[in-house]
Amino acid sequence: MLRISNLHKTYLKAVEPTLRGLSLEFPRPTIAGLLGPNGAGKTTTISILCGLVRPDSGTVEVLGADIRTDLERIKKRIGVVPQSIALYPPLSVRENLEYIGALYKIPGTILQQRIRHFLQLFGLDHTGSKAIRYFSGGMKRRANIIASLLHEPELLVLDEPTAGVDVQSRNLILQFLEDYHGQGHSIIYTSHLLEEAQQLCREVAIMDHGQLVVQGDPRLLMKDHGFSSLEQVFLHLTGISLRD
Ligand SMILES: Nc1ncnc2c1ncn2[C@@H]1O[C@H](COP(=O)(O)OP(=O)(O)OP(=O)(O)O)[C@@H](O)[C@H]1O
Repeated sequence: MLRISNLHKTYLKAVEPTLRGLSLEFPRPTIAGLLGPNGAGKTTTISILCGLVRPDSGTVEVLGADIRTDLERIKKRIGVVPQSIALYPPLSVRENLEYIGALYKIPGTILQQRIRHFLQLFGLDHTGSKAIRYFSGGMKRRANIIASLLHEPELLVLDEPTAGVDVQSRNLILQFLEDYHGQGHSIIYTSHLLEEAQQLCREVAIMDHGQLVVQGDPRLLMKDHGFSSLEQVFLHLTGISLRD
């Protein structure tokens, strides 16, 4: 599903490299968590596999295809939910989704069906013509997720999808991710909420300073390291020093 090998990235004018030979692999369809302290390189990694950032060297295979040669094909098969809200604030959620659906060239009737389905699934069917700028944080996050789903991606990549949302929205989002995976899709997500990742993820990769620290089934990692929570494993392996 995802294979990253010896990935390097130093941003223009940056003092230090962001990725320093990152290698990790999620071979099968899964719900995977990409975890790490601030600045570990999670967003950069996700941005590379979506084609938003170019690596300096290394290889990345997404759904069996190489990002260097097959990026356009990969983009059609993945959905990306960025950390920031990627919707037009003055437009309603429906207008935003119609615009995005048109970009993907989804035929009108199918697009309308999907918009109806997802608005209902994410509890936004009552929002009518209200502009996104008047949405609550949780509503914006849910709308942001729908925007990545209209073309029915095989792999959904989410950057901190539950950051800053209330318990109800988080519960709905996590239940959706479970169900989406249950329908045979893969999910890669980043989060600082380790209890959440422990419950949701079948596999996690913990990274720090642009490299892989450890990866595996969270339950096995806890067992192997003799801890009762993924957070304890994380602190044990990445240390307690601040990253700023
Ligand atoms: N466009 C950029 N130009 C220069 N440096 C960047 C750029 N994007 C990220 N960086 C730097 O790369 C490092 C890793 O950033 P990245 O956002 O990938 O980490 P992260 O693990 O997602 O962090 P966080 O948990 O804080 O979101 C940071 O030091 C950041 O300042």
